Amino acid sequence: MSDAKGNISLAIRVPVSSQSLFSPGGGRCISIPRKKLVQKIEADPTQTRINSWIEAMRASSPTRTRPGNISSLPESDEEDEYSSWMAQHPSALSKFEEIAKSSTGKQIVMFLDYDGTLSPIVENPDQAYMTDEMRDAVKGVARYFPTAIVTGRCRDKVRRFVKLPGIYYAGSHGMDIKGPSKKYKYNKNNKGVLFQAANEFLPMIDQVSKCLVEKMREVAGASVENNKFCVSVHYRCVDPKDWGIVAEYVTSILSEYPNLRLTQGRKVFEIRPTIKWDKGKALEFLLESLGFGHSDNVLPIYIGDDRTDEDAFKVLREKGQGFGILVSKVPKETSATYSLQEPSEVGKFLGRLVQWKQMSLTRK
Ligand SMILES: O=P(O)(O)OC[C@H]1O[C@H](O[C@H]2O[C@H](CO)[C@@H](O)[C@H](O)[C@H]2O)[C@H](O)[C@@H](O)[C@@H]1O
Repeated sequence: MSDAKGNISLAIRVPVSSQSLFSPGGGRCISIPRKKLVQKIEADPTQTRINSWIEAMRASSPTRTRPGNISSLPESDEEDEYSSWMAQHPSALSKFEEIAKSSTGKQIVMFLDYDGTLSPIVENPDQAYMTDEMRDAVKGVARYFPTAIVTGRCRDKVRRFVKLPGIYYAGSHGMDIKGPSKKYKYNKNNKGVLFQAANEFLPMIDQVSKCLVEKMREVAGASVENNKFCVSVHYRCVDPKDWGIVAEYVTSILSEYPNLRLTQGRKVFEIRPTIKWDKGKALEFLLESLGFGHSDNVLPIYIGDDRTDEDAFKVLREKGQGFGILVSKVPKETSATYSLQEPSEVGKFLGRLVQWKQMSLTRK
């Protein structure tokens, strides 16, 4: 479908009837008072279910930086673990020449996650600003290569953080994509892209978001972020002794919504539609939109720090095309090829790419 401005709008058909898109409670927020919830947790003698959530919550954002003394491993074992991980996922900065060489004769297409990649992780999600240096680096990259920001955030919100024209913004984990205007130098046939994969879920997401806001008021430090096609429940500032309450509320509310699923990011629960769409699908969609759907002349590079970015790393690995770069200071299971330690290194990598491109153009 295309609108008056020529934007292409696609809707993914999901196998659910519109009736089942609403909660059986007719949209009322389940009313479990906190006291009852605590009793429920305490009444479970093994607390297996909730403990496994708390375990996952702890693992969702490890704080250990370099080989150090926080884990239970002896220091030398940790160093071995780190070195062997780095051998498998070398620094994209130290392997820069190798990466640049592999792009010979190919168009680099750059995919960038936002939080933890372009901006540092901070306590208040509304203040996760990127630095001006980072903005310049992204602007530089976008001058030479088609560039997309792929994020769990709401598209408009990330656009306000990044503040750059001429790039693609894929919000809500890729479920909401908008491309640059019609005049786009990398795609002569560009008609402007607007892709929304989960429109039918909007009322339900809104409903669940309101309900979560109501319940999270009872947990000090918890906050809810409505990301349009998905919702984030943040527990970074919640006392760990209350994590069980957060998990219990979130899972109880979600049990009322069989068409929504729960995933975890860095000290955050992510609630999203059960449709088969993720950052990997968004990457494929964008390559296709740029005319590289079946092309060998393209080198997609995806940089991200979170579990949701693994879907994109996996697509690249399976395609045997381009590569993923994981931003992490600690060894993590990943399908990425290379690693960078933190957003400042991402900025350096983008800067080197721009310099290298400028040099190769002057040599011509
Ligand atoms: O796909 P991303 O761009 O990485 O977005 C994933 C989530 O990022 C944000 O939360 C994370 O960053 C916050 C700010 O630094 C931090 O406080 C929080 O603990 C992190 O989980 C964002 O607020 C979420 O909505 C995104 O889903």
